[in-house]
Amino acid sequence: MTEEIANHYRQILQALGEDPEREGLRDTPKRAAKAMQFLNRGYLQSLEEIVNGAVFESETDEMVLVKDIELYSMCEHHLLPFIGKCHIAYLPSGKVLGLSKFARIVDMYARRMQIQENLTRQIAEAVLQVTNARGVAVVVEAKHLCMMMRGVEKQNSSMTSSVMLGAFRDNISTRQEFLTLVNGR
Ligand SMILES: Nc1nc2c(ncn2[C@@H]2O[C@H](COP(=O)(O)OP(=O)(O)OP(=O)(O)O)[C@@H](O)[C@H]2O)c(=O)[nH]1
Ligand SMILES: [Zn+2]
Repeated sequence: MTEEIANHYRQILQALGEDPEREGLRDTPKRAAKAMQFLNRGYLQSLEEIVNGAVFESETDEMVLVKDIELYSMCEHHLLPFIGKCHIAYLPSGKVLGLSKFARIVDMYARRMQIQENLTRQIAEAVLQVTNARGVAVVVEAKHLCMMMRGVEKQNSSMTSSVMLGAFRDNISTRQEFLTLVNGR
């Protein structure tokens, strides 16, 4: 697979007018192929595998918030990175999820070709699925290189997307508590 992707990169370099055999580029197709595979390794993971059974019984029913999980993803329109952070909250209902697993869930979906809105929803639905929580809220804030280094070339804009499930959708005060916690830095 790496070799196949590398061959395509070789052709892209050629089409761009480069000489893929010149010293500096000789290993580039293979490096680029490996990098692209790394950036898309989320396709090879499953929720069950990354959660690895780390769901624990607990009587807590208060909001849990995991803030500022950094993420690197790839815009599926331009194959350029978007970079930002994710905040996840949930209202446990008998079960809590191992702390690191929130970051693993973010990475599994971020390391695929994405648009930010779909990434946000996939993270929220995955957390709901593994915890069976009363509600899940996810906010993603990111900057898109496709808007910064090409196209409209806006350096300072960022995008915020959110998905509220269950109690976060139905109950205004729960949603408010979440937003206050996320914004209170
Ligand atoms: N909603 C959303 N749009 C995105 C995301 N990433 C990239 N885009 C947008 O996808 C759109 C693709 O628009 P097109 O007109 O088909 O492509 P383009 O000619 O390269 O567009 P420009 O970026 O405006 O130059 C652009 O508006 C991008 O800003 C994302 O995560 N979410
Ligand atoms: Zn893009």
